[in-house]
Amino acid sequence: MSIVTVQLGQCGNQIGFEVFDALLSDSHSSQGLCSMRENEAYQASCKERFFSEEENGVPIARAVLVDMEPKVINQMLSKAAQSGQWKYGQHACFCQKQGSGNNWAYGYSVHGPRHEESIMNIIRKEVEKCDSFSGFFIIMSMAGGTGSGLGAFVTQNLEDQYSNSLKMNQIIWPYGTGEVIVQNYNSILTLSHLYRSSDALLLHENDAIHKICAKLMNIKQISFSDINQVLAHQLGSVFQPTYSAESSFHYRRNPLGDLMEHLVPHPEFKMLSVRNIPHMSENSLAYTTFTWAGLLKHLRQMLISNAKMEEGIDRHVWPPLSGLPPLSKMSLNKDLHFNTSIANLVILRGKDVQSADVEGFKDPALYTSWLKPVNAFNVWKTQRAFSKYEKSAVLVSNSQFLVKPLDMIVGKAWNMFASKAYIHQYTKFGIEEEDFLDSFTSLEQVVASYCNL
Ligand SMILES: Nc1nc2c(ncn2[C@@H]2O[C@H](COP(=O)(O)OP(=O)(O)OP(=O)(O)O)[C@@H](O)[C@H]2O)c(=O)[nH]1
Repeated sequence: MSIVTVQLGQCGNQIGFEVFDALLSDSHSSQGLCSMRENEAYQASCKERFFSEEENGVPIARAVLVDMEPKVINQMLSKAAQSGQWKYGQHACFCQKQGSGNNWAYGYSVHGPRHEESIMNIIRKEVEKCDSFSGFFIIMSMAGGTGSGLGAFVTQNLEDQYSNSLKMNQIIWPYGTGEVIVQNYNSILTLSHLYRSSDALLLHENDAIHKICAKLMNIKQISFSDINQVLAHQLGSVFQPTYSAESSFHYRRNPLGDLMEHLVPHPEFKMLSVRNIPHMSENSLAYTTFTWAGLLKHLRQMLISNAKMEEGIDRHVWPPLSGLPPLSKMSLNKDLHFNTSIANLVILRGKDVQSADVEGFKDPALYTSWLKPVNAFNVWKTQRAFSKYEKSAVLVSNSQFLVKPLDMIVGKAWNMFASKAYIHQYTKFGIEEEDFLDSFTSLEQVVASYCNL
């Protein structure tokens, strides 16, 4: 089944490009460590998911590019064409001359309704090209104006027009230091709207990926391109084909459906994170060997201590004793030491994958009391190696990982709102104080629900 990716705004378009590039490079990599037949099946499955029919032998991304300024889209079109490996469709873009000036209300209430028909038409044509359609993957930031405001508007339209298809939003959480004064307003409006219209929100924090680039990849001057490559690697390791069951050699057919079934058991909980291991520069990789036991031990500790990378994990965080609530459950003011999960999916790729033991993830203490590990934990194993790693593991998790940052963003936005700062910039485009209040209420509810796990 196929996924249609919708790339919105500068951030969404730049990340989208890296994702398609990573998917295609991996599927053509000579380091897959598997038989030719298996590799061909893997390539065919990746193509069915993310690329439509070829034009002169070049695969075309199943993507729609939307921005209110032409610059980034033009850059991405030519980068893809220059790769010689894949390209974007000729009629897959929609752009205008003027962005949203970091104003969510402008993206949502002005650009959205004004360009609704044209954008939805391009998306419909892309969906019609799929023989069998799995759903939408929507990439955007939550701090700007176009990706966040127009992205929320488009997602709502997709929910209205394709209510039976799945929608997963990939959202970029802004740097904590604050690049834009109103980023907290834009963020709460985005998250509260998407919580209503999307099936799952896959969240990546720019600060966390930045640290991975600095500490694990040893990059000195970190650019968005470096950050996006790390992100694309993480997403690729989730979305590339995986076997449908242990020991079977058939790839899963419904990528979004399977992810959602395992990871979103209740509509009140739809925030997902991705952690993967190993991550390192090519130079270090040449001198390192990995064992499944070592990788999985680290990944589990990253999960329970809520670390985004394997360096600097807090090794003193332990699961609570069965029957006793962890301290963190009692109050947000106490340090959130232990990260309780609703659902975890571990995806393992590479050599000797059948021997990997995932028992450590089946401990009931890792999960909320109302779900048994047998329902809350899943593992997908695939012999074919991913990217340049002989063995790699990725954990997609629905857990308390974002409770603190979310609570902080809601608090900061509330403080600004209480003094009515910058509100006029929103009300002048039709977003009323009432809309802000609704957003605060719904996100406070999300924070409370995750806190009570
Ligand atoms: N990871 C990552 N973050 C980005 C990138 N580009 C922008 N951002 C982040 O996205 C947020 C700003 O959103 P943009 O996507 O630039 O804005 P936009 O959606 O185009 O909206 P307008 O500029 O208001 O039209 C900030 O938090 C940036 O840190 C990127 O390529 N990668």
